[in-house]
Amino acid sequence: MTVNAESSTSTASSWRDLPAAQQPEYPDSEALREVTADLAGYPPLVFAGECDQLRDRLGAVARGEAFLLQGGDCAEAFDQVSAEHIRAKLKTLLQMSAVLTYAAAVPVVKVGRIAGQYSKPRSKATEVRDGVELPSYRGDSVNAPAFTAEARTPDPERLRRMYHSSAATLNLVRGFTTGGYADLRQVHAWNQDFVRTSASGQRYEALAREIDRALSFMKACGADPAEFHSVEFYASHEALLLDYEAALTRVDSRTGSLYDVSAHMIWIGERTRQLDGAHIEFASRVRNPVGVKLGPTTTPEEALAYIDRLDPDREPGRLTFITRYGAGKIRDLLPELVEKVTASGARPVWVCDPMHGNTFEAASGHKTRRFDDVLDEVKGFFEVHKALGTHPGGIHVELTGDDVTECVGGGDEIFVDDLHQRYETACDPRLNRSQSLDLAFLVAEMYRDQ
Ligand SMILES: O=C[C@H](O)[C@H](O)COP(=O)(O)O
Ligand SMILES: C=C(OP(=O)(O)O)C(=O)O
Repeated sequence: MTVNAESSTSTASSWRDLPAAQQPEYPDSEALREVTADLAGYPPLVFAGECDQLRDRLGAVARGEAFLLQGGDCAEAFDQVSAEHIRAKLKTLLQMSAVLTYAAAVPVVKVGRIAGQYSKPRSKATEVRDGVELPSYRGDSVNAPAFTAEARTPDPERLRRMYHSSAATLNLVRGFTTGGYADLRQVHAWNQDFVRTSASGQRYEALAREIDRALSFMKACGADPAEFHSVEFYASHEALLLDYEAALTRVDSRTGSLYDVSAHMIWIGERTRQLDGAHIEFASRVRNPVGVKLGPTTTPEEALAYIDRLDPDREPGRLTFITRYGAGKIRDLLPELVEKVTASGARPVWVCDPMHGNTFEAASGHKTRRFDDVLDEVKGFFEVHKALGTHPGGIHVELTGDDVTECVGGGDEIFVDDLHQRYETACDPRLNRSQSLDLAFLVAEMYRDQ
């Protein structure tokens, strides 16, 4: 702690005086106090300097010099913290990034929805089955999915598991990204299990051969920079559970500023972005790069108010607006927002989340999304930015490296009748690996055409 510690501590807890939406109702507040006191003493999961570095990288995105790829699970689950699952997700993001970097010739800032994405806001506080009403499942950090009173009761001990699961995941991600696995010469290896079974895998393989040739050429010319041998990869999640995020908020000894050291980047969700609420207040107090999800009801005035609250110094890279309008609305609603924000002189990073505005329930009862709607929203996003001369800064997607059947469509088409085969998400439907690669190729084309 520094000399500023006392005032920083009160700054860090200013959110406590405000209404906080979507918080679990813990039956035992003393147990919550004990867990958060312990968490406050645990080592940070990320270093504040890394958050600054990501802010710089996002600054390049805001200036139109780079593209953000942010993706990962809708909800991570404790029982999926395994080398296999983490590697599959990372591999998918690395492949998407290789496609975007090579095919669109743009530096890609890679940020996972990973190592902390354990909490979910819900539309309804309770769920009713056969006349029985229980609290909704809110992610593994809060309760368990099984439909029993015991499983659905919020348990603060789960926050401790969230911390340890995040630490284990981040540790392996750091190992993979700096220890050789993410070396660009591995572009084929990431695809090995995939190339024979999927059209997108084959398309990727052709691109990987071109990358190989380019690498050999550069090496022959004497260029073999360190950037080819490891990647910068950052972790992000929705800052939903403020007791957890506050316990992981520390004063940076270098600068005296507060950082939420649970992740490099945090975002505030569509359901918790009230301007007079606790989440925006919390985000305004930390120096991490922050995102705000903006749905179709967002007014330009609200967007300008977020800028004043979260980015008063107009620092490129500090604030990311993640729009999630739905394919049917983006072309009508986004232009006015971007126009007014741009006219104000602010330069947030503009990112498209083409998932959350395009969810519907199939006749089978599965929540799903059509790949074509996802694609159409991204297209609309590019069209709007092209028309206004602003930078389409990136995409934010829910995806997995596993061959799940949760979203319909894509090159290796999933039909509505296939959904039951591998529907494994803990909450919302994710793109599988093939659909994710399809999306990367199509986004690269859109970016090039821009
Ligand atoms: O991921 C986003 C939300 O948590 C999710 O869409 C909420 O889902 P629900 O409408 O089923 O509660
Ligand atoms: C809940 C999420 O999204 P939104 O806040 O946009 O609904 C999410 O990204 O997990």
